[in-house]
Amino acid sequence: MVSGGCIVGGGDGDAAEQEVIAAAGVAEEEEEVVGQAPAARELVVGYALTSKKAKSFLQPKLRGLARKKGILFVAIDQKRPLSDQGPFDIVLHKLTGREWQQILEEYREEHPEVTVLDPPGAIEHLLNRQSMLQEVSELDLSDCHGRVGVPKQLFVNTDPSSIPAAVMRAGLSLPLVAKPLVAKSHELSLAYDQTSLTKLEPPLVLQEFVNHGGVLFKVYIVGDAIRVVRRFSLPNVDEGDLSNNAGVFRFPRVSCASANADDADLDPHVAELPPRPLLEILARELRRRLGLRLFNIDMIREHGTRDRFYVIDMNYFPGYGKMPGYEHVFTDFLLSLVQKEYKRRPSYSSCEG
Ligand SMILES: Nc1ncnc2c1ncn2[C@@H]1O[C@H](COP(=O)(O)OP(=O)(O)OP(=O)(O)O)[C@@H](O)[C@H]1O
Ligand SMILES: O=P(O)(O)O[C@H]1[C@H](O)[C@@H](O)[C@H](OP(=O)(O)O)[C@@H](OP(=O)(O)O)[C@H]1O
Ligand SMILES: [Mg+2]
Ligand SMILES: [Mg+2]
Repeated sequence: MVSGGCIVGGGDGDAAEQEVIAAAGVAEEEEEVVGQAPAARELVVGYALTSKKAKSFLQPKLRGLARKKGILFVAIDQKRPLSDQGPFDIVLHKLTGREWQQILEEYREEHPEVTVLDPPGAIEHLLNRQSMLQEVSELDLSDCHGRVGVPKQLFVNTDPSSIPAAVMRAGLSLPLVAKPLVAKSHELSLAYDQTSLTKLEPPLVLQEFVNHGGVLFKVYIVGDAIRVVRRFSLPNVDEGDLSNNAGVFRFPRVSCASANADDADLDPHVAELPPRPLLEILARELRRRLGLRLFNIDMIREHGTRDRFYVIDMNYFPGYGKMPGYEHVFTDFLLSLVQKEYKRRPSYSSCEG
């Protein structure tokens, strides 16, 4: 953990970064010997990300600004014990699998001084589309400058031939969006009629399609910071579409393919962002209830209403590289974590007096 003073600039590239960490270790030992105030050193952030994610997240503009602010990103080698690496102040990760979860849990126990973003147990909630929106549905945000809910949905893990009856019993209306239970799978489809429901492949979550004028709000959360962007989304479905269409329409990775709609010439009723106070309360409550600091919320406004919103998806450690100004938001967030930690330390309090 950063032990005092300001935070200064660091190395360039992964190999160089590892060297800087070693140098920082030596400097610390020397400080203890002479008993002086600890010298400034870098904030070391270990990251365990897929190469695709590392590329989209660790863009040169983030690395560059981080370096200026004294933050060093160091790749974690998954083949070596975590405790032999670093030492880290913060660990950022987005890898799945039981084995990795276990490694992180053990590391958290052994190294309570390291901030792991985020705890694997908390992330688990968002990895499954059945549990993902549970907290949102339990929130009562009826008097917060708008209403936020979850579309009616049903978890299905039965023989596909029994899906139409299950849908009827649950009172869901067509069309339905069929989403694989596992959130990392993005093979979504839209089912227009009863018969096509039998062609779906459980386990999945069926969600009522909510008309929203073809615009979606991506609400990015980074600790206490919130940023919202507009994205193009699926167009409204009307009665005519329902009677003229049958079957299952697949739309894999639709949200990735859809362009940013912030500069588009949109109907202002559709484009108006959700009210800030509503987003503040929603983000605060979800952060607290889920125990997460890095996630996003996909929100839509029911077409024809001003204040009726639905959360349709949440993602852990989403594509922050697409969030405008993410390099500033993220570096400020990382620094704020160590500042909070530093203030909690007893040695700090005694110096204060
Ligand atoms: N209930 C719904 N009503 C209307 N449109 C929906 C609904 N659910 C999903 N969509 C549309 O389908 C898209 C993909 O759905 P969703 O966000 O659940 O999938 P995803 O693959 O998890 O996306 P991401 O890439 O954000 O993780 C949404 O961005 C939206 O355009
Ligand atoms: O920022 P939004 O539009 O929400 O989309 C993200 C998805 O939700 C994430 O699941 C993607 O991350 P992974 O590829 O690590 O799952 C993430 O991939 P990226 O970080 O490589 O861009 C994005 O596709
Ligand atoms: Mg989504
Ligand atoms: Mg998602």
